[in-house]
Amino acid sequence: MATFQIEGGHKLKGEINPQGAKNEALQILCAVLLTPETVQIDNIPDIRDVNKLIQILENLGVKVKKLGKGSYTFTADNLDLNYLESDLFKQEGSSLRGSIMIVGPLLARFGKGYIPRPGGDKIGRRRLDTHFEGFIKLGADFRYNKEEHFYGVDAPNGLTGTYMLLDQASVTGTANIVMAAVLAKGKTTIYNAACEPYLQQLCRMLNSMGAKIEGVGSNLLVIEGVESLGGCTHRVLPDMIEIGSWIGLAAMTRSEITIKNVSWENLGLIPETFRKLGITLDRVGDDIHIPEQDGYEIQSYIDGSILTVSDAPWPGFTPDLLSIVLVVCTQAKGSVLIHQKMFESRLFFVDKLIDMGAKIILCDPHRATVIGHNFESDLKATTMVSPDIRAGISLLIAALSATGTSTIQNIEQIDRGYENIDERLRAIGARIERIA
Ligand SMILES: CC(=O)N[C@H]1[C@@H](OP(=O)(O)OP(=O)(O)OC[C@H]2O[C@@H](n3ccc(=O)[nH]c3=O)[C@H](O)[C@@H]2O)O[C@H](CO)[C@@H](O)[C@@H]1O
Ligand SMILES: C=C(OP(=O)(O)O)C(=O)O
Repeated sequence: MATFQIEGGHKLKGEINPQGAKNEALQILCAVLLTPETVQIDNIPDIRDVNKLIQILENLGVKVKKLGKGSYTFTADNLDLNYLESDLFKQEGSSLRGSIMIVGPLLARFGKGYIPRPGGDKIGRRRLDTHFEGFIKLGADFRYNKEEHFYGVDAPNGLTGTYMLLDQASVTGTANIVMAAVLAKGKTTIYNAACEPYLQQLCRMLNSMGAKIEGVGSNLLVIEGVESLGGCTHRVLPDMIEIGSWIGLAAMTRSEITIKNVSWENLGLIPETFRKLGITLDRVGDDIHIPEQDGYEIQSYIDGSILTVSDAPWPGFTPDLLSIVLVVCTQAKGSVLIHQKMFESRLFFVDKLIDMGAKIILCDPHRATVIGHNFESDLKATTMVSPDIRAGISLLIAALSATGTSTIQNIEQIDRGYENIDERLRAIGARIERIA
């Protein structure tokens, strides 16, 4: 278990280039399985989860060539599907969430897709029903081995398009079903589809490979199946969750930071949500400039009642930034209710912040009230364990703003989604060391 040691209380200054989006990259990488032709992907982040998925693709027989930083080609022309039944796959496939999205493409192209229960953050129940209900509607046979937690779908005679109304707008579920439907016979209509920028990007990539998807960006996708797909070149968008994390970091350390090339049109409610916390952020071309601010005051609603920040499927506010919003609020002027509607165990990390002196009431597993210090009292350094990726980065932000030296253990959780975070933080003046 590696550890970060952080000397807090120092202002940071400089420019940050956001990495490519983790959750988009995981979808896009799975889509290379849909064609025997070569696919080039640029701006792939160098993070644990993505590298693990690339390893799984290689073990499946995909030819992977690195062209330069973040740029790869993938050729899935000669796959070894026996790997899907190996012990190695049971171990590798269960180590991240994104691996679930190999099932749709394999089912569509080869008539079978298997997966052990995927990993990812331990942030509450993470069911896969939406994925498999979708495959079943497309004509697949489903089986589940309860002892081994192993899921399987088979469609030896191919898939057939149909109408489906998803039980929830699942991000990876929609991606999986879309990747199956593009090669199904006839028309598939998916209503209550998730439409995060990750999915919009996936659909654009698939259309450039020859798929026929309409409704991209909405919750109603209409897909006309095609016989086969070809190669393409695709560039992954900047990571909106990383961008939000940098905004939170700048505010809480009262630092001037410029986040370069953020793709503003794909940030949805993220800038406005941070503005509601009183944080100034300016659009300069396609950059976000956050000036040094002595403090920030949380806005109330028009009727004077306390602000609630809650998550919702896109275009709502992403659940992956709520932990970061919460930590930022511990030093705001004013109070806020954080309502994490989607996940059941994502707010428990507030105990660590309370240890550091933050004023937080965990009302129930989904809701926490934060009463900001307005920088009248600093958080105190402490030793903590990173429970999940976003709690991890939130604790790191807290440690960078705190007085004294903090230790964060289990930083593999942070490395899952943040590229080279310690080096990039040091480049803007942070005092952070990685201890193996
Ligand atoms: C690899 C990847 O891409 N992971 C992301 C993906 O996970 P993932 O695709 O696993 O998450 P889902 O969208 O399936 O669902 C997330 C949670 O929200 C609940 N839910 C979802 C939709 C809905 O309309 N109502 C509802 O309550 C689900 O029951 C589940 O508990 O999307 C999540 C939700 O944005 C993000 O947190 C994850 O970072
Ligand atoms: C929950 C997350 O990731 P995953 O779905 O990969 O666990 C996240 O990125 O915040």
